[in-house]
Amino acid sequence: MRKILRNNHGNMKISRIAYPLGLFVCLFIYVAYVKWRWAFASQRIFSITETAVGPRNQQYHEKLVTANRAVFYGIMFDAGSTGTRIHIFQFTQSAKETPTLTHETFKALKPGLSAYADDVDKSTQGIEELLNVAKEEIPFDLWKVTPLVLKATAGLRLLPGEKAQKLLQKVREVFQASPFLVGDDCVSIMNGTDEGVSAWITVNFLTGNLNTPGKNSVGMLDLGGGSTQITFLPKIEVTLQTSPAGYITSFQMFNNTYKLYSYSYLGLGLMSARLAILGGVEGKPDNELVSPCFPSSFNGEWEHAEITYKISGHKAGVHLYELCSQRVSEILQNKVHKTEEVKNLDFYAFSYYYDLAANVGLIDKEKGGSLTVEDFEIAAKYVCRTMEVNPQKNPFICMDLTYISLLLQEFGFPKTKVFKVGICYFCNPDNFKNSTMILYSRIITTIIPPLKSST
Ligand SMILES: O=c1[nH]cnc2c1ncn2[C@@H]1O[C@H](COP(=O)(O)OP(=O)(O)O)[C@@H](O)[C@H]1O
Ligand SMILES: [Ca+2]
Repeated sequence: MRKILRNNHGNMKISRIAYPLGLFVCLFIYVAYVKWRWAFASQRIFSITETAVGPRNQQYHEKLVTANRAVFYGIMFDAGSTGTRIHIFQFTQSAKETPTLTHETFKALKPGLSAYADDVDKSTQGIEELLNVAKEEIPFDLWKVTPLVLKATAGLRLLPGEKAQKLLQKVREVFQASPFLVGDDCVSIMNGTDEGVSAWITVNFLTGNLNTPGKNSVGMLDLGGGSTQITFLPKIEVTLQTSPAGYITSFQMFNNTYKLYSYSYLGLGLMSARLAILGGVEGKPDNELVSPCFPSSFNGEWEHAEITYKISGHKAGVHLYELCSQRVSEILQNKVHKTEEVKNLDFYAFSYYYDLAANVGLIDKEKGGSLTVEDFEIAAKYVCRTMEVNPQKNPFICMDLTYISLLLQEFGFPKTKVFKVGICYFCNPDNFKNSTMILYSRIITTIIPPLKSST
């Protein structure tokens, strides 16, 4: 469990230049709100300056009211395949001005919701625990006007429909019994394209590419636990013409029509890929999963979605990298659509791309950085080849790095291709972290209604 937090005086714990960025993002959110007329910030929410508050935020709220500023909240649950996270957003608004994001509370619980597929009653405890965080953070009198939504991603997409619906229904019941504002569609599975597109909007907004004529957009790569997304704005017609059905999505924003290439590969998130590489089956603990990606003497256990798998290395543990990459290539064979155009566009990579690169020191944990596909490959080769004599704390590191390097090549990226990982280069390198990107992506996710897809 982790809690990223910020003080109680309206300062998000993102760095100084990122803060004004937040204001811009909020302006964007507001325009999006007006444009799509979504119920997130209803009239009621914008006129709550006079309401009384609970003890916890009393002081801050009084300050705001004195300054004639309204404060309102939104609660978003991100039900990812590896964990459930609550984001409590606090916005403030001066009279007739646009609202600004002034505070965020974040808490995450593991495992993800899908781990409770066979015992849905067990899922409620974690949800209630996270809702209690919201009750502590949000003044009592604002509870009933605070919208509450949950968006589930790959974990629930991977479950049989009936099991996923049962879980969603359980969460819906917990939400409906809560004091917050819930609609009929407060709990849903987000489709993979919307997940990719909302992250693309976020990164391009934060990098200043949206609404700046002549500025090129950047592509977005997200590697989650259960699925992975690639999204970019094609500049050449041939990409639009030759992409398979379901890969091109059109949507309108700021009076522009965007035709994006966006695809979410279900089952190719890092944790799902690990299981596939090991030859295991989701939900079924086999006797023992043996892999050439572990050192020959390795024996251990791996917990994935509430199931503990026995894992071990191949007895003839030589040429670990070669054997491991062969196995990973088998898993990736004919799964991923390649485009020529990705070679020529700038890309930002997030989530496990960031985690892995930071773990092996390819980038600075705090600052992020730039690296090439080859950097991942060299790190994979080094780790795999030295693992026999120099065992790693994380036994999956050879497999994960090999997977990332081959996945990127399957997308069509040459080995020399440079990526920006979890950091914003248009501004001070200290300012744009993986978590900042994810934060805004979550906000935008709650605001954008399902995007219309077309090919
Ligand atoms: O709020 C967040 N802050 C930072 N990283 C996050 C946050 N939410 C998810 N992640 C990253 O997402 C990855 C896990 O993906 P997730 O569990 O969301 O799977 P999914 O997207 O395939 O459903 C990890 O790399 C984790 O660090
Ligand atoms: Ca995710």
